Amino acid sequence: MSVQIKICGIREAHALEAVIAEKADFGGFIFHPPSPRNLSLEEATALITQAQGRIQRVGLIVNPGDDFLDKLFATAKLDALQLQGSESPQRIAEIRERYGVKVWKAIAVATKEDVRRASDYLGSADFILFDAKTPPGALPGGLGLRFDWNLLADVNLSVPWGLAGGLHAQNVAEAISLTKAPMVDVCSGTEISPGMKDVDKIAAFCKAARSV
Ligand SMILES: O=C(O)c1ccccc1N[C@@H]1O[C@H](COP(=O)(O)O)[C@@H](O)[C@H]1O
Repeated sequence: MSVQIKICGIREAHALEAVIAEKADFGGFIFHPPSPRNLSLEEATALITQAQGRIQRVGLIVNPGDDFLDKLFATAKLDALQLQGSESPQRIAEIRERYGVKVWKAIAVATKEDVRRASDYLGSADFILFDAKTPPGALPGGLGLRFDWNLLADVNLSVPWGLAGGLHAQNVAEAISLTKAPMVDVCSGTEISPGMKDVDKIAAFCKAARSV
């Protein structure tokens, strides 16, 4: 089976069309005000409706409270939530149960110990995404930073998983070959500047990921 692809940080209708045209598996929509890719509920609802039945829609959020999630799920239909903060396994189980949505847990990786932390989420998360750990005080993702892919050499999880962090068209094939990641996730590697997607970069990324 070929690698699955998620293009994250979609903000514009034409970028979403490009992602769908390239047959990416997942489109990511970010709800995190400090991010240059942050969407209002109104903007997100328009994109999420445009995407319905055409691509799986993943909402990315950091340590969300129920107030925000109640509003989000009242207006937008998401296929999965990607949690990118310090959410505990208990909190993940609670969100899954309360909103009836698949929950992905992003694990920030710099060391082998970080990779091992993924096992804490088996039984609560539906999907594990290994992403690069970012510096204290910085955004918890979307900075184009990568980690040592060799750390994933013996990953063997009972849930699906993916690789993110600093991927782009020029390195994604090597990343897949080395890690055997079944899914790859990219944000800044498909942009010309933070938050501005580029259709050629989206196409090049998908082509390179499928070349392995
Ligand atoms: O992209 C963001 O702005 C972002 C903000 C807060 C948390 C996560 C974010 N992005 C996630 O990080 C990965 C990797 O990004 P990149 O490819 O290194 O730029 C991205 O795919 C999102 O899942």
